[in-house]
Amino acid sequence: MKIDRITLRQVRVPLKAPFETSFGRMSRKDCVIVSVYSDGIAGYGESVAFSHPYYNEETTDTIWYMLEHFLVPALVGKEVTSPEEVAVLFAPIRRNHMAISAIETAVWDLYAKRSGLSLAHALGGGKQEIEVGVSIGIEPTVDLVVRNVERFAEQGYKRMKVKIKPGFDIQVVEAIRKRFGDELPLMVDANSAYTLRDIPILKELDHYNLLMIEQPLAHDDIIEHAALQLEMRTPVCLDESIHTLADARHAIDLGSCRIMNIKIGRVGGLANAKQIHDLCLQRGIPVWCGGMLELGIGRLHNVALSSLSNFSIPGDVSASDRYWEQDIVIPGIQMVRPGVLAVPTHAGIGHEVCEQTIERLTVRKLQGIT
Ligand SMILES: O=C(O)CCC(=O)C1=CC=C[C@@H](O)[C@@H]1C(=O)O
Ligand SMILES: [Mg+2]
Repeated sequence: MKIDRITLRQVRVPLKAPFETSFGRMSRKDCVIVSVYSDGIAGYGESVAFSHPYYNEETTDTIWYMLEHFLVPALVGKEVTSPEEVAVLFAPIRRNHMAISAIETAVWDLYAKRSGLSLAHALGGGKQEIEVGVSIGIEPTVDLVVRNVERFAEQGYKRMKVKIKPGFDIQVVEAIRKRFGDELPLMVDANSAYTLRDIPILKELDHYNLLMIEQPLAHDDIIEHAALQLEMRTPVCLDESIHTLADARHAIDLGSCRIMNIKIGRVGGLANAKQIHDLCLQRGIPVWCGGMLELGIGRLHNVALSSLSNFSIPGDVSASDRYWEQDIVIPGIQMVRPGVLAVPTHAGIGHEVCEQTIERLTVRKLQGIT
């Protein structure tokens, strides 16, 4: 298929409620919607970076810059036979994974639509439904976190993840265990807020039957995580530290984690995400799909990826109403049963993209680049 033209639109959407992690508080999401056209059919991608560089080094502005000056010019007018070629085309570019992913995922959607395949099938995913979890931010009090856990448990989410930071950790898990018992599937995410000096506190978490602790140490570390995993019973899961297939292999070889979080944007697109999934499957490391507060397009890419077999732990792939009053896909993503999302069977991402809503939310635009 020939890529005839590409449109970029930056949208700005308020969150229903602010979301706080150890690195800061967010109350809106800015992202770039990439539309890639071939013979009048559109494929859609969505950038997942935030407007600040506190999760990783990319921002909505760096993504726009990379797309406008490097990625769109390299792809537009090209003949593409399979979406895997896009990752190869952009392989010489250092990092900027979230920018690459925004356009690579659009080509996957386009390819799947043109082939009459659901995106899940195009990726080789076999599940018809996926179980989903939810990520719960830091609040001014422990009691407010407990109330949020209660609200999401009532909605049926299959796994609760709570954000922790030094001084807001043990008391949070203790209060949740006290209120809901030991059976509630519970994990914590520290977003790199601890160091090896905190080993005594981190080892205390071993008493709370947690599914895992996500990214306790530095965002760029796999060595100290291996040392920590030797000291802790709770499985360590890596998020920020894994950018490439080689990172994943090194982390597994070193014993830095027993579980891996795969975020499509962080690893530069669906082809890389699938390769990391396959490696983890081979090496006996279960994976789950991380979230970046995506709108519907990014969320549907996550659903499709989660249909691969080794996504055996419910991911942060919540329904649209977790963050948004109104989503940019129709219908919005809703549970078919408590804690379960259906993997779409229609071609591509499988839901219609609401152009009108996107236009209303657009704050910057480059239309029809040829
Ligand atoms: O999309 C979601 O619901 C997951 C949100 C979430 O937990 C995260 C998003 C982005 C950065 C972090 O705060 C965190 C994560 O690290 O997984
Ligand atoms: Mg995380």
